Amino acid sequence: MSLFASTLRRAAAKTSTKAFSTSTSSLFEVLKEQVPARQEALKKLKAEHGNKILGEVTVDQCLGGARDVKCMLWETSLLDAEEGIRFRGYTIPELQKLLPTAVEGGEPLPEGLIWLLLTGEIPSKAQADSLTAEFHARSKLPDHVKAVLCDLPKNMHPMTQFSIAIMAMQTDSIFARKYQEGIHKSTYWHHTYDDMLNVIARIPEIAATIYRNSYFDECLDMQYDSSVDYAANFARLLGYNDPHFDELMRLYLVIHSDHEGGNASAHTTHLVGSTLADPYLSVAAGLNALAGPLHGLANQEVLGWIMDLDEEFKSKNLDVNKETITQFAWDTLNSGKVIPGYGHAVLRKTDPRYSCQREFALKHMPEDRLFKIVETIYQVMPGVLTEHGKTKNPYPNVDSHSGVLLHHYGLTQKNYYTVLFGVSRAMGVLSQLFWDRALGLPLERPKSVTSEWIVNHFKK
Ligand SMILES: CC(=O)SCCNC(=O)CCNC(=O)[C@H](O)C(C)(C)COP(=O)(O)OP(=O)(O)OC[C@H]1O[C@@H](n2cnc3c(N)ncnc32)[C@H](O)[C@@H]1OP(=O)(O)O
Ligand SMILES: O=C([O-])CC(=O)C(=O)O
Repeated sequence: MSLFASTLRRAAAKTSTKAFSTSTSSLFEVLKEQVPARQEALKKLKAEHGNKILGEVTVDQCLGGARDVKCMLWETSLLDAEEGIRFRGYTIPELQKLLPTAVEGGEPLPEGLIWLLLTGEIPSKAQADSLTAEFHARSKLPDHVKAVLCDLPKNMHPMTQFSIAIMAMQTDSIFARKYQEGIHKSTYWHHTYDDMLNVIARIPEIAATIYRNSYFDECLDMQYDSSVDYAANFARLLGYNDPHFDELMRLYLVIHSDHEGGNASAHTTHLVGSTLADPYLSVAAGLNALAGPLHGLANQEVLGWIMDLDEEFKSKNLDVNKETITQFAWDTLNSGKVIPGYGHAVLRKTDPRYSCQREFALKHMPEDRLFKIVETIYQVMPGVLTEHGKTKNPYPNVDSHSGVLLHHYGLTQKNYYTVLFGVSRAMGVLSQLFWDRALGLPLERPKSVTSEWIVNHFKK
């Protein structure tokens, strides 16, 4: 757990008679209790440390995408270059042990993860179930959103459709309506809370409508099942009814949710939200960032790369093995392209999200042909990229593995994969957006300079 998180916990414990939720408290009750304590803790942090230095910024960082510049508050998760992500202080293996599950010994429920991201506390199974019920109760899509989706060209990229649908749903933003009515800023978080839960509740049906409409020409007849958890219902909406796929969906939605604040989708959501644009506008902006090939879209690119590799050597009657993969990797690099699914802006070791997907594959589909190719790629690619000598991290990231798992269960439409990533990412970025408004974080506006300014600055 980060020092700041533990400071906040201690502050919460001091300022509240019942600082931690009992196993039956509702999410809103828990947060209502936490907000004043966390506001106080942030005030104290500013008073005690406000004018101290967190780091310096070099010209390289200014020109190089602000790597490692510490200039954003993000409470829900923290990334370590070697160890990978911790959600509110917990690693993925810890969450697999601690969070409530749908089946004995199974994968964690995304509802439990959302509770943790928002409150910093591991929920009871009853609390996770209460959140499942809350999402089902809030899930009804406005009719016009369905109509918009059904009218979009089927060949429009699924991420473009996703963003359009969320923008269309912005008509329902309670935050935007209340703001227009002239509410007091101390109440922003109440309306952000409602918008956040409504968006998370409704995006499975949006995402599934995009899938069914784009690939099966079915738009209106969705099989919503409120008797099961969030991920299993999402699987039903997509058209899947396999307990192992449900488990994959639970794991997938948990691990893709949050990756501290600096990644492009999180940062964009946070930036747009800082203008007091409502959660719908903010998360749609974040999804547009996720749709870039250097970010979330890399999962689509990875499966494409594997398929191209397979095709190339099949057509030459050659096996896909260490040698042929190495040759294909060099062809990719020599044609000025990146190896999708490898490298990372922060990580310097294998992404733990890759490792837990690998564990899932070893448990459920060890003989899958594409999984075996991914395993062989993992054996050779770090060596190839090290020899290439450019990337600071020659190891795989989360996107390197997700496609083959989905493909195994029949979800083979790779252009759709980033939508699944987006359903999960919305959980993380909206949880932080809730705290942005609850803590009263200001408009984000870093300083930019011209190259001329930099030259002149060093002449002085
Ligand atoms: C959910 C996620 O967003 S995870 C990331 C998903 N994206 C990918 O998998 C795409 C492939 N990977 C990459 O393009 C990069 O590693 C990124 C975008 C993820 C990180 O970028 P950076 O922080 O700039 O990486 P880094 O500092 O290591 O880059 C140095 C050089 O190595 C190159 N490099 C980095 N990764 C790779 C790679 N996988 N293949 C080939 N070259 C690479 C960069 O393009 C850069 O080249 P340049 O000097 O010619 O511009
Ligand atoms: O952290 C990053 O820059 C990219 C990433 O892995 C994510 O957003 O999940």
